[in-house]
Amino acid sequence: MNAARDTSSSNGCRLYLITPPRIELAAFRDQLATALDAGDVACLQLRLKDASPDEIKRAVEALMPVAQARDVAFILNDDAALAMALGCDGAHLGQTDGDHEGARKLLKDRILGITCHASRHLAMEAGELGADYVAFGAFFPTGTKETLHTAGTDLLEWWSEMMEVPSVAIGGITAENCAPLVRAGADFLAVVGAVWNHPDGAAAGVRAMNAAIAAASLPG
Ligand SMILES: Cc1ncc(COP(=O)(O)OP(=O)(O)O)c(N)n1
Ligand SMILES: Cc1nc(C(=O)O)sc1CCOP(=O)(O)O
Ligand SMILES: [Mg+2]
Repeated sequence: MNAARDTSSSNGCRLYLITPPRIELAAFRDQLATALDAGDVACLQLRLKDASPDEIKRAVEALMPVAQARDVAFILNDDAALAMALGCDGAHLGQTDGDHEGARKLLKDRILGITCHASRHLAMEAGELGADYVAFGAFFPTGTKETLHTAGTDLLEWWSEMMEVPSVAIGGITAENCAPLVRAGADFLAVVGAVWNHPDGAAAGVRAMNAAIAAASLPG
């Protein structure tokens, strides 16, 4: 996931950006370009809830070039087969998003991320089947989605001490609350609202998240 970028000021922790659940494609394309030009983003996940496969296809065709031109990996939510068919860099699957082992085989060397909620067991399973990252959450209350699980920093600490597979922290993360997650060893911070709902615009959201990650990575 855009591993060539210099992360020396951020402990290696990087921003993982997720789209809002609903977008107006033409306007969002420009907003996305501005946001990605504002600072380091490792990957972009297209997460359009309630969209048809045809609407997702049109969104991928419009948005994937914007991400890839900036060396940002383009991940499709929920559907590994569609991610393959559309040439995405990978897919993110939840616990009810189909057969994870089948998805691993289908995606070959493309990225597979798996939601593990707050479960060590699910994370070990995901790691064993070859996931490229495991996602833990929700760390904080979020208005973006109804969440049933609450994760704590102990999980990130345990995972980063035990495992090589990168971890993604998600759920209500903002520039103001992210420091403990960075210090606990999260490899990526996944956000929707912190960027797209930032009062000064999405570019300011990306800048604020990167500044907070860098500050939390300072020794001491
Ligand atoms: C990086 C990342 N982590 C977790 C999720 C949540 O996936 P899932 O549980 O399948 O829920 P939906 O996003 O599909 O509503 C995610 N999308 N990305
Ligand atoms: C998509 C998603 N998954 C979650 C989980 O806990 O698995 S929380 C979440 C919403 C993330 O949006 P925001 O950054 O606005 O809170
Ligand atoms: Mg899902």
